[in-house]
Amino acid sequence: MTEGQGGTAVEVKGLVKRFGRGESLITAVDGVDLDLAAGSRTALVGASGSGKSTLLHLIGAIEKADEGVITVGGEEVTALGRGPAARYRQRVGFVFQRFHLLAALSALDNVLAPVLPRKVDFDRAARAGELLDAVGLAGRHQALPSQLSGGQQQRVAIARALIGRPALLLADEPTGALDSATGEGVMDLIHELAEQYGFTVVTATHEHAVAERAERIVTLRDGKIVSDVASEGS
Ligand SMILES: Nc1ncnc2c1ncn2[C@@H]1O[C@H](COP(=O)(O)OP(=O)(O)OP(=O)(O)O)[C@@H](O)[C@H]1O
Repeated sequence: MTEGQGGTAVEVKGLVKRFGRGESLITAVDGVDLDLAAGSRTALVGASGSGKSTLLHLIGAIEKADEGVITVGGEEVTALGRGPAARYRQRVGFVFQRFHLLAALSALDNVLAPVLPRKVDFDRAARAGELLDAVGLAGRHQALPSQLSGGQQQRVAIARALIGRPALLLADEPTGALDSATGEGVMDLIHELAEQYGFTVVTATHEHAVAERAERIVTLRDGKIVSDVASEGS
């Protein structure tokens, strides 16, 4: 199998996340159970405020759950303290709606940035170059973000998310800032890379055509799973 060992399984049991207190208490994730197979490609859909981003943040250990257990590749993410959670996050790839590239750095240096302070067992520059080629940016390694289109900037962000060889990629509205054709191309690219490099993908999206590109579509409403189906495209 490829470098992400074919991706990692994700198990979510009884997950609850609340924000605020008293009258302003919101249960953003309300008793979610979800099992994702290693190497699977899942879309999370649902209206604005249904809890998609919060669920991704909990799986990625960006937020801490109030109740429930998340296990990723056999590791209990919900039990991790600050240091281990930070190390876990380094092993997860994140892609966001906004690309969050550093404006003063070239595409190549943006991709390299996450691993520069870290000890890694691969040639950083060679891998960054290979990833930029893999996302279709051969020949644009030295371009600044301002010299790239939105779709190209998101491709740089995808390469950056993959530099640490994640077994899990969490994408939060990765196509939200792109026109539909470009966005669908970006989603196809993420899934092609998942196959090539071997990682599990979970994507929050409100775009039907983007969700259909996953194998499985999980719908949230008010923090609860209300539907879980194979996509028609799969
Ligand atoms: N940091 C926070 N503080 C307070 N409330 C929050 C916070 N983050 C999320 N929420 C609330 O939790 C609920 C779920 O939000 P979440 O962002 O997960 O939904 P979403 O489905 O991703 O929405 P969207 O599609 O608009 O991004 C919403 O009611 C939101 O207002």
